[in-house]
Amino acid sequence: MTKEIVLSLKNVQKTFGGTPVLKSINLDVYGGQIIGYIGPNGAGKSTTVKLMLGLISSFEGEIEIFGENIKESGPAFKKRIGYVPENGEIYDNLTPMEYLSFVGGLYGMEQVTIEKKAKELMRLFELDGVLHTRISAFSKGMKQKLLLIASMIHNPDLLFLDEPLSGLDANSVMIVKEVMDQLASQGKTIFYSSHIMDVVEKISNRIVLLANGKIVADGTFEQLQQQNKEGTLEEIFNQLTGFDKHKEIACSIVSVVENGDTNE
Ligand SMILES: Nc1ncnc2c1ncn2[C@@H]1O[C@H](COP(=O)(O)OP(=O)(O)OP(=O)(O)O)[C@@H](O)[C@H]1O
Repeated sequence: MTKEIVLSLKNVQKTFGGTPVLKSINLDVYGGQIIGYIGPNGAGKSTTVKLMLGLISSFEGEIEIFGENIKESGPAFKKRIGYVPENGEIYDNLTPMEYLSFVGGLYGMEQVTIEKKAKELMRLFELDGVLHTRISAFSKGMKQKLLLIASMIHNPDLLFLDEPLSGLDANSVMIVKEVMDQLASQGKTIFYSSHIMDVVEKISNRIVLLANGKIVADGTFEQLQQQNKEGTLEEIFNQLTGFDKHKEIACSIVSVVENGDTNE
């Protein structure tokens, strides 16, 4: 049985103000995969995700989601997608129940189903006491949990998660990692962008490394280890992005902090 291609990027290019950010991205993602999408700051990870979500509409190349070219298809494919943005904007004046009703409504869910799932998911994330409290009173981790619930409430087939564990405590991290694992084993596809290398290493069954606007590595963690010097994903990341100066840079920073110059 051939696996379904859920997501396909062909020669995708994006420039901002004449500066190329993505320089020809080619990627086929299959159902049930957890893609760990990694790369240095500014490499273009969030831009890739925003293109796939249709949040940035002008780009070169083709993107197909569930077999449909997103430049030609209507918004229907978005009902099968969930998204946790890196800097999630939540309507702070709403309560979680109001917010989840709004989000669920956008996905075409019945109000009674939204309320049932919202109550249960809030309880499971230990937020049952604040279902009707204004989100403006929430801590960072509480907001992040709510963003996660909002991304999953409509049972999406494809999840885009941009730093989804940001601000979560260790227990909640364990739960979310396990949720990702179980969703993927049920055939859902997860596109997971993060800088936390040890989590990416453990959770992803395929790792894609973006550097200078190109994919410079694509494979399982074991394959990446074989292609590079053995090591942790953090070490492979350093090798592939040509970075070996962390000590010198740290020394310079400390020197500027203490003396006002780098003593170079
Ligand atoms: N709307 C925009 N207008 C102009 N430049 C942009 C815009 N969005 C992103 N960029 C630029 O595109 C590049 C890639 O940004 P992007 O946010 O995709 O990187 P990233 O890999 O997600 O980085 P990080 O790891 O820091 O989150 C950066 O140089 C950024 O300044």
